[in-house]
Amino acid sequence: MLEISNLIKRYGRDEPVLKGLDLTVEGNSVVAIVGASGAGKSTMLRCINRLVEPTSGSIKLNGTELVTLRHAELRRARRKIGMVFQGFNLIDRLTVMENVLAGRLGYVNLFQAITRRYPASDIERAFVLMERVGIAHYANKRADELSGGERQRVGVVRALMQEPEVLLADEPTASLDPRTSEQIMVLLQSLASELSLPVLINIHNVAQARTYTDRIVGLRHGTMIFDGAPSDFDKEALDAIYGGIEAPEDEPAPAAEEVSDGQP
Ligand SMILES: Nc1ncnc2c1ncn2[C@@H]1O[C@H](COP(=O)(O)OP(=O)(O)OP(=O)(O)O)[C@@H](O)[C@H]1O
Repeated sequence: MLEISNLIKRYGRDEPVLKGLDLTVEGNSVVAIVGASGAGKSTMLRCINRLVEPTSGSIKLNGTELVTLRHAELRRARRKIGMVFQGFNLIDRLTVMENVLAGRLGYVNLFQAITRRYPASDIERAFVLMERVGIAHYANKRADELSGGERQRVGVVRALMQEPEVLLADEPTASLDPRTSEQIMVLLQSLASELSLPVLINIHNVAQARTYTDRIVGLRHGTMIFDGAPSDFDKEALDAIYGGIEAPEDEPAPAAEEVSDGQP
């Protein structure tokens, strides 16, 4: 379980970007974080894995306070936080398998990491997960030979290799075509349920948030102004979050059952 309480983030002397957020997310819940550009979505995700230092507040992952951790303790806690990125963040010249195994870097020693000698159990787990998301046959291909959707599946598997207790996805579908992004959303939804993993997804596409998540959290200027079921995310909520700021992408998404996650 992820418990965020009174999270405040201020960059320098500017007005806070996050103004006292409270959010609790249980295992296997998929939560969309929506909001206009600059609302604080990325800052919130980055505070959770401490890529950004929270100014104050508390973030607990399964009871462990993350905000005060330092050095080795912080490194250990970060293993438990998987991250999926808009631009995939793969190493192009490495194979799919090598990219996937990079998810174990926090667990192996320096010698193993440098020589890329991962334990057999890691390689086995990599194959199981790659099979699950439909990329096992690409194991020895270079990452830059894959399509965007395939690359994002590599990104998802790499994050899962960490054996995370929470998965954070920062605009995971923004670089993908509509059909492929829907497949990635279905995949994240299925994995959350199969692995009992809470998943937080920053997303601009409101239609996809409505269709493929269990809960929508809406931010405006660093304040949570909506927290509810996708079915309750109506025009009023949309106006409150985006009104006067920008028009969100709101193409209708197909019914969830029409899109598979790419698995046979
Ligand atoms: N490193 C930084 N230093 C100073 N200000 C920052 C920094 N990172 C973000 N900000 C500011 O914090 C605010 C929130 O940014 P953030 O990236 O969290 O928003 P966002 O909702 O994720 O936006 P987008 O949808 O465009 O990614 C913005 O006003 C941004 O300019």
